[in-house]
Amino acid sequence: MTDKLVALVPAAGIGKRMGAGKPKQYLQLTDNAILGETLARLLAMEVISEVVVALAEDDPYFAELPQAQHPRLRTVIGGEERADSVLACLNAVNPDIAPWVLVHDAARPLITEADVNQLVAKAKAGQGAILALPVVDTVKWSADGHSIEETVPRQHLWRALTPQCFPTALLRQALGEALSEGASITDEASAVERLGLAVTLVKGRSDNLKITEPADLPLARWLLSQQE
Ligand SMILES: Nc1ccn([C@@H]2O[C@H](COP(=O)(O)OP(=O)(O)OP(=O)(O)O)[C@@H](O)[C@H]2O)c(=O)n1
Ligand SMILES: C[C@](O)(CO)[C@H](O)COP(=O)(O)O
Repeated sequence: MTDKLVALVPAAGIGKRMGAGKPKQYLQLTDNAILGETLARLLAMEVISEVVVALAEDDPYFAELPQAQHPRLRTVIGGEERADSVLACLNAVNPDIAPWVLVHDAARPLITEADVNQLVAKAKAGQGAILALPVVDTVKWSADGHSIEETVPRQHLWRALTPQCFPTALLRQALGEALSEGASITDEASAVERLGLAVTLVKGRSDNLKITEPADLPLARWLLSQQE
């Protein structure tokens, strides 16, 4: 029997940078909200057996999504930061039944099955992997956000995307330790890196956008129309 791969979706953020009247994951993308589109894609993937979604405690919107009652979907209450929400999802997964998890932002609805399959294969060949993209722009360092201190060589720089795929028990240990030590953790790999383990970079697609600011929403709709 193939091991179960569970997708964990942190969706408990408030979308401050989007500045909409509701958390950005509930903004309309197509005929579905951003989170609904992300969940529909993950649930349709062969490799994913179950999806665990972290929601804000008083979330009034989730129940309205077409995927809300899906039999292979469970919800948990998220936390203060993204990493707390991911840990809440992890605590709902039995590592003996699902030895590997895939963490994916609710705000990245353009994820493709081909990218997920490539990521999972590379992750399982080692200790975990993430989708990422090499930095293509010239990079500047500024202390005050106004003037440039220096130009940073970009040769070794990558932008981390999601999904990120790790052994369930390892990721729970890594995130638990990092959070209890007060580390700032903005993705799963950074928690695993702290343990001195090698995480594999898998080149992803540039349209795997994290919808963050208002201009990202029409861009995501257009990218979606190009994928279909
Ligand atoms: N306490 C939090 C914070 C974020 N997230 C989720 O983590 C993902 C990536 O975070 P981001 O895109 O930064 O979303 P927000 O935190 O909502 O945005 P902002 O930083 O602008 O408030 C999102 O799917 C978001 O819902 C979460 O589950 N729990
Ligand atoms: C995990 C992530 O999507 C990788 O790019 C990102 O770090 C999460 O975004 P946040 O703004 O730091 O929550």
